[in-house]
Amino acid sequence: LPPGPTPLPFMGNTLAMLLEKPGYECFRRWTKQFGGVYTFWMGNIPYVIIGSYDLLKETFVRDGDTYKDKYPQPFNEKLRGGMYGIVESNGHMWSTHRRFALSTLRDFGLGKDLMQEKILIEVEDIFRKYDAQLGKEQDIQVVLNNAIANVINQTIFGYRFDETNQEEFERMRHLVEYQEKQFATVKVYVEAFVPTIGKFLPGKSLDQLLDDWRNSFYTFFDTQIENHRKKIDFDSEESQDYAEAYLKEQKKQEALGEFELFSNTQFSNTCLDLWLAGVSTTNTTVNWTICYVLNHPDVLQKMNEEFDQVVGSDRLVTMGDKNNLPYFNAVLNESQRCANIVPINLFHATTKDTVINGYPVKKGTGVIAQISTVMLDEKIFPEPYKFNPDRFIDENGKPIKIEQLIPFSIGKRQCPGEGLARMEIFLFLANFFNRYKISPSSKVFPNLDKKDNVGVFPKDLHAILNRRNC
Ligand code: HEM
Repeated sequence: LPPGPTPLPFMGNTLAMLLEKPGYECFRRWTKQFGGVYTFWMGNIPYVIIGSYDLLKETFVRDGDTYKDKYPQPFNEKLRGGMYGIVESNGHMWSTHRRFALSTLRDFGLGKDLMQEKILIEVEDIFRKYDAQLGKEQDIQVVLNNAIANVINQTIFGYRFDETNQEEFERMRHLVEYQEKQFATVKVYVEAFVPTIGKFLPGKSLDQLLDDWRNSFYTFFDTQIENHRKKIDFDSEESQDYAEAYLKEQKKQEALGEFELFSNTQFSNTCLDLWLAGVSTTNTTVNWTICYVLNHPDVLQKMNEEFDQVVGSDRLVTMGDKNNLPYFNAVLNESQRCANIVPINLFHATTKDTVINGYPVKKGTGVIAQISTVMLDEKIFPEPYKFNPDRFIDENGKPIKIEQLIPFSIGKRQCPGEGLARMEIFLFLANFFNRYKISPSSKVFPNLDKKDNVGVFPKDLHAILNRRNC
């Protein structure tokens, strides 16, 4: 294996991630010390880390099939009942369901006006809620969170969380937060990767946490799936949502004698993936962007000037405005880069014996695309910790594309929700910033500190909103 930091007995290099929060610092340090490829030990399992963009292209992109498997993690299999879903499955199961998710998202209007229409309904709902509290201190996150959950739930199960079912939304919000907070503690982290030591640390065990959480989440999915099963019209050509499309495909497969590929277990696990991956990441990104902008009043002012010039009123901003808002797009790019919400990225495995940068690596070895190191590479992004949207704009105000900006990862597993996430981030934030004058809360200024947990979730975000254009 390629040389890397010296592992401790039992713990490997796990402690470095915990001591140098938010988690990506040690990888940056090791990339400087060992180069773009080195070995990192999580407990007693070695992972080859690829932390340079050129090597990621050479491996994850040009030789994508070799890097497309996931490394099986016992806690994940326990949660899911095996390697099910999209995020944690491999082989034919994975490729079939990734393709199915992508084509179903396309059928529901991704890349067309239909998805934009759905998101703009949420934007108007956000306006109604914020407008009702103008001039007062309000919780910015919860309203946006509701809207982002609505987009996903509408896509998967065909309905929104409005005033008639707020309790259900609160339950789901709590479950997503539970995952972000309870699973991001040192105890859980050590227990997941070094169970021999982690189980002796004080606090609720990983098993207990997983049980509580999985039961609540899967009960929600199973109920939705059953409701769909009761009312589905198998003869209708168009499906209203992902669940309906799945049930029709399941029936088709069963008629061909195939009962495993579109099983019920696979169904609820795919729902889990789309729900969690779709809500938590987008939400975190949107909230970090607001935090970064509020901490940089000069950026807010430049953004407002651009909105005044290009939009000039409080009409809805649409995807049609995107190309005319280069500075705002630069702010979104820079926010995704600085937020850097996936400090370690997901754990892949090689599908065959291979050679990485001259080192022979056996089939089934853990391998990680270290995207956060790439996005903090000072050769590409000078002064990498400085929030500076201007790095994405040339002297004529035209956008600069920097290919090393890879928050959605790279290769065969690159995020399939990227198109949807980009559309949501643009529409929610463009409309938010264009409509409101935002004054930070008098009590808690939006905090950019990422050192609380293992993970990079933003703190509470309260602010006072007033209209800009009236
Ligand atoms: C800002 C928002 C988002 C970010 C930053 C993000 C980032 C990522 C990253 C880094 C991965 C891991 C890729 C790898 O294994 O190398 C991933 C995978 C995934 N994401 Fe996203 N994501 C976002 C939004 C979404 C949305 C909206 C959805 C669903 C609609 C989604 C669904 C998934 C799924 C299903 C996978 C697993 C793909 C696979 O293993 O083939 N994500 N995402």
